[in-house]
Formats: sequence, structure tokens, C-alpha cells
Amino acid sequence: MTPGARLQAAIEVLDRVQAGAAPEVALTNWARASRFAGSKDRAAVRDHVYDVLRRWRSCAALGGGDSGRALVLGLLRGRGGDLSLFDGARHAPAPLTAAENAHLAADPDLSEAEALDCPDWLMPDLRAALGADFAPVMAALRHRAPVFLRANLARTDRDGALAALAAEDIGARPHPLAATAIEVTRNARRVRQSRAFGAGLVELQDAASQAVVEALPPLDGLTALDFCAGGGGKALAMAALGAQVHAHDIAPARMQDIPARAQRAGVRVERVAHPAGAFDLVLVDAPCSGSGSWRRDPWGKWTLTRAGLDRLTQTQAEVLAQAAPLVAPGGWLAYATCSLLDAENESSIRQFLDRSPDFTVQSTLRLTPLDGGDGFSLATCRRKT
Ligand SMILES: C[S@@+](CC[C@H](N)C(=O)[O-])C[C@H]1O[C@@H](n2cnc3c(N)ncnc32)[C@H](O)[C@@H]1O
Repeated sequence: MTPGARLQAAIEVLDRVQAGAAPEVALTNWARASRFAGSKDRAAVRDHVYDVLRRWRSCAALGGGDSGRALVLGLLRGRGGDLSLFDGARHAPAPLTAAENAHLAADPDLSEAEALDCPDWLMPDLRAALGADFAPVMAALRHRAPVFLRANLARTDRDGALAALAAEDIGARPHPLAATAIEVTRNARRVRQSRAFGAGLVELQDAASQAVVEALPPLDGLTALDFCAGGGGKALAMAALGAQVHAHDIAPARMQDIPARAQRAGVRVERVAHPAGAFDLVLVDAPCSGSGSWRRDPWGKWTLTRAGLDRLTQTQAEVLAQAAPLVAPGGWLAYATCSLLDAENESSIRQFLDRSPDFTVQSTLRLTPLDGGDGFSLATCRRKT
């Protein structure tokens, strides 16, 4: 595909998103219908689509509307990209109309919310939570996230993992957020097919997620329950640090890959449908707005609503209430979200503590994309003996 044809494909995918399709569904349907597209074409179209999703508001303002065509025009304009690709040649977008040329010639004059790609209704909450970091964090969320790996200490150390990646020409370097964190700098798309990945030397995991696990009480020998385990990213990381990990999720199908991942990683993680008893540590990696990971899942930024946020905080309260009785006397309850919002972090944990006098906060950790990884918040509470 030519560069122009890739832009036209992105336009068509974005039109489907605009009509209500989820981005991943729209991309998959486009790829199925476009057998001529090679892997590099698919990656380029996906990158265009995700670049627009991160910057939907500014693209719409710069491009003069929120059709796929206007959004892609806005993306190119914002980047100082090559508008002459709109030339109608070989499946490229049609040439610019007079109205489009007039819009592009006018001063863009973006509002702060448009320039930062922030939903209006969320600005006060984000500003309150982030203070002086509000604008830099919102600006960071307009960019692609780095690709991070976790060196799997059950199989190797970070230097060993880096050497194995280098042997397969995957550029990587240590990242300061966690002792296990590796940032991929070159050939990231090769990781999943690499021998290093297949042999369980590395796992794909955001650096902030790794930092959260590293900030838990020393895990070696502890019994741990990952109460919201999902695909098991943190469960596997806890097991690699020596915990006896049990994984639970309200949607057990989300945990279906855990056995294969654990086998590759050389660790044990036991899935439990109905957790009972008392664990040294219960991790609640709660369902949340995902606002700290909007670089990876940017559509969440535009689909979150006040009612949806209220439902999430309600769920967070319920999950904490279900998980707390499973903490042994003297044990820990760790509450984490990948949200930047106080309503899901400080406020959720404060309300839990008000209802649970036998718990006290021992430590907290707050990370934003300015630290390199996703935004994350962790509060580790201890139960009285
Ligand atoms: C943030 S994700 C977990 C990510 C996972 N810990 C990881 O590191 O890969 C939140 C998970 O909580 C689960 N969940 C939602 N409500 C729950 C509940 N009431 N009890 C247990 N799990 C719940 C969701 O199904 C989802 O998989």
C-alpha cells in the first residue's frame, strides 16, 4: 500500500468508529476485508488510527470536523505532515476541497481542552488530581506509550534478559521505574515471536505495573490472592518474586491464559473460583477508568461518562468490601488502579478505611505517565493483628 492508501484505510476505519464500532473491531474488520494489506501496512494503518484516537479533539478542531477524513487531515496538520498525500492517486484520499483548503488556511485557535485532548467534563477532576502536572500529563497522554518488558526473575535477571533480546536484534535498555523493567527501543514488534519471550525470560508488562508489584510488602514466601487477576500480569509478577499466588476474577474467562503464561514463566499461579480463608496479602487491582493508560487505550478517554465513573467507584467499594475479609490478621490489603482520578484512588480508599477500622494505610505510591509508564496508584493497608 502507498502512504496515501494507508491514510485512506485509516479514514475508513475511523468512519466506522465514528459510527459506533469499537476501534479494535473496526480495525479487525478492515484487515479481514483487505487481504492485500501486508503486516507493515496493517501496522501503519493501526498507528494512524491510534494516533487520531489519542488526539481526537485536536484532530477534529484542526481538520474541521469528526469524519474520518477530517480527523486524518487534522492529524497531519497537527504534525506538520504531508497534505499532498491527499491527491486521489492509487487509493489515496481525494484531493482537498475548497472548503477544506479554507479551513486549513485559517488560524486554528484551539481551546486548552482541545489542545490537550481532554474531555471538558473531566478537566476539573484531572486538574484537581494532578495539580501542576495536569497539562504535562495530558500532553504525555497524546503520545504513544513505550513498549516495556518485565525481566522474569524466575528464569533470569535483567542483564540476562537484555542479552537475550540483543542476540535477536531487539533493542532494549533498563528502565528506572522498577528493577525488572526494560524499555524496548527497537524492533518492538518482534518481541512476541522472539525466543526470549517464548522461553519466558521476559513478559510484556508496563513499567508502572511492575513498580506497583515491587512496592508491595516483601513477597517471598507470602500467600497472596490476586482478587481481580484478569489476564494475570500482576499475579505472574508476584509469583516470580516468590509469593504463592492464587488468582481470582469475577469473569473467570479473563484468566484463561494464566496457566500457559505461568508455564512459560516457570511459576505457579492457582486459579480459584471462590476464594476463602486468610491470605497474607490480598491485591485488589480494581476495575477503573483506565485514565492512567489512555496512551494504550485512548478510546476510553472519549467514552467515559460521569455516570460510568460513578458506577466504577461503586464497584471499587464493593470489591474492597469483598476482598478485605480475606486478609489474615496482620496481613496486607493492597488497592491499585491505573487511574489518575482522586475519586478512584484517595477517595475510594478513604471511604473504605472509614468503614473498616481494623485497617490502616501503611504506604502509598502514585505514578503518572511523566514517570515513563502508565499512571498508577497504590495504597497498601495493614490489618490489625
Ligand atoms: C484492572 S483489571 C485487572 C488487571 C490484572 N490484575 C493485570 O495485572 O493484568 C480489573 C479486573 O477486575 C475484574 N473485576 C471486576 N469486578 C470484580 C469483582 N467484583 N470481583 C473480582 N474481580 C472483578 C475484571 O473482570 C478485570 O479483569
